[in-house]
Amino acid sequence: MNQQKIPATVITGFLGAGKTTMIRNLLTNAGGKKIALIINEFGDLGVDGEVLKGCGAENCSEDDIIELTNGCICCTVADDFIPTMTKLLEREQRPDHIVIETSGLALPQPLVAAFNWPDIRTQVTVDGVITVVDSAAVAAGRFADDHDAVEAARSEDQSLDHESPIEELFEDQLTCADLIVLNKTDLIDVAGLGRVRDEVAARTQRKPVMIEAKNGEVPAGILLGLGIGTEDDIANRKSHHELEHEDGSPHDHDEFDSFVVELGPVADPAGFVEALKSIISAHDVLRLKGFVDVSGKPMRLQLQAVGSRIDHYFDRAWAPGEKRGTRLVVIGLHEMDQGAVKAAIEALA
Ligand SMILES: Nc1nc2c(ncn2[C@@H]2O[C@H](COP(=O)(O)OP(=O)(O)OP(=O)(O)O)[C@@H](O)[C@H]2O)c(=O)[nH]1
Repeated sequence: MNQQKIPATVITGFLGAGKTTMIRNLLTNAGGKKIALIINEFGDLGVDGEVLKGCGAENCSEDDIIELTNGCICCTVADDFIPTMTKLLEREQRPDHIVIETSGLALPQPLVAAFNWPDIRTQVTVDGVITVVDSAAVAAGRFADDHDAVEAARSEDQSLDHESPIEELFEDQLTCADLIVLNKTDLIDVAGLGRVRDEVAARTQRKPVMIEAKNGEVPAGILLGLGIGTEDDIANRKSHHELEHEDGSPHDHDEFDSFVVELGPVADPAGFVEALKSIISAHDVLRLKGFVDVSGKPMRLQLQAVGSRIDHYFDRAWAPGEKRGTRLVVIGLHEMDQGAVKAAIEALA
């Protein structure tokens, strides 16, 4: 690997696996390394950017955090990622390391391929692709296909060329990995973790190293400096989409949808969270996150749901002059009844 090139680490993993949490942790233990962050999320609310800017790490100032908001990074590589990268490389003070967080629905393959573009290739190399896995979700069978349901859907619609979109994406993200972080080990026991290891290993032909973590606590020395140069090995990491559409027909995210719900103040946050759990379960919402305006409280409540597991905590005071409000982004499969979910949430405030 050419030592002059700036190393870039790609961090991927399904919705809510713990990517942002791991990056936040990384920023606080990366020593003197100046890090630039490029982050991309699915849904129009910019929650990850807020969380990362709020961590105040000296080696990564607000200026060094760039949000790509025009859709999933894998589909906007040419229009969004390449120009952003070019601008970053033109800066007088170049970073020591670049970290890219993909959206939870992104295929990492097109992003890695972009590092072979002439202007990028001479200046940057992919240090490694790190795939974060929600071990508890794997243990609960969330990525295991319901094969009967898939077959039933296929027999009704012969044009379906996909297995379950969630299962495929999960496998594509694993297939691209140089390092797999089995995160959320606090939520499962040792035997469960053994089964998760076996399942993850069975879903990729490659044999990337797997490590375990809770709350994304992995030393920077392990995450940064893998020195792989992954862009030279993309031929071995093809996604389902690439294997099925050798003609280069575009990938899309039609199987998934997101929308934002805006509400007024919430008087009873505990009751609100319990009611949200029921809505999430009833409608198979995959991910819900955002901020809640709790009546009479000077602090903003951050809310993070992955399936029906909800974390919530007061993250910072509402700033003077800042418009208070409850804003949540909801992500689910395309079939999710958006109108019903929206109405049910709006009825809670
Ligand atoms: N119990 C537990 N919760 C975790 C762990 N890691 C992350 N979380 C929680 O899981 C939720 C999602 O974490 P994020 O870091 O936002 O996940 P993400 O992969 O960035 O999510 P998206 O960007 O939406 O795909 C948050 O509530 C985290 O606090 C862990 O190891 N254990």
